[in-house]
Amino acid sequence: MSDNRFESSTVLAKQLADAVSLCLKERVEQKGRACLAVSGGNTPKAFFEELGKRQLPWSHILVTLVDERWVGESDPSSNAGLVREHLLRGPAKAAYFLPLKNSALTPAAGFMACENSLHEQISRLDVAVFGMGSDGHTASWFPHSTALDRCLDESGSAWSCPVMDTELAIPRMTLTWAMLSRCQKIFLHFEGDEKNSVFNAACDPGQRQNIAAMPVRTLLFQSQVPLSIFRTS
Ligand SMILES: O=C1O[C@H](COP(=O)(O)O)[C@@H](O)[C@H](O)[C@H]1O
Repeated sequence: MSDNRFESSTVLAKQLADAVSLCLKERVEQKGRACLAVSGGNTPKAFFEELGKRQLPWSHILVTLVDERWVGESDPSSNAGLVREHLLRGPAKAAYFLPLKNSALTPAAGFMACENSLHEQISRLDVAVFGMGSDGHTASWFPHSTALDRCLDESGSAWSCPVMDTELAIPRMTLTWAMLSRCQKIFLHFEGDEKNSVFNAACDPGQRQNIAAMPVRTLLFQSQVPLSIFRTS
């Protein structure tokens, strides 16, 4: 795991955009196309704006989401809406975007359609950028969620999982570790003192088995996929 710390959000966003651009460019050169999965929330906006400006072979790049709230794209909490507004502009407008939400009423009802579109359009992800919540969640893998076993079952065949815990204000769809563990490269991106403390707690080797308390440990204590942390200092 490489740990990269930057003095400001602006520098962090630029450096992460450089690192992700390099991976995407290499993958397009090697295999003719690349697949990128990105997270939502507040943190990635500046990174999206940086990445979207880069001159990459966008028409050969598929962009999808690590997770999504089950709301329409015009809802302010929609990750698809966020990506369209902040990433898929300028040169990046030429990318192909695959949202996770479909027209079904709930994530459970939309699961098969979501699963089919992922399997039809992606053979393997190349790059995934994760965020982290201050409760130690990443993607929509929440502490003690009833969906956690399915989300983290590495040998499962499902690439997506509905997350409908009653505590959640809005039900969600998330990619699973079965899909994300086959990625070429993963980044974990977060900012601020509070999240630095959460990260330190998550890294405690004595707690490495306690994934249910902080699901972000799935990324930190694995060896299948190279992981780079990008954060403020
Ligand atoms: O719920 C979510 O939160 C995390 C972190 O979001 P932030 O606003 O604290 O940056 C994000 O990674 C995830 O995709 C999103 O659905």
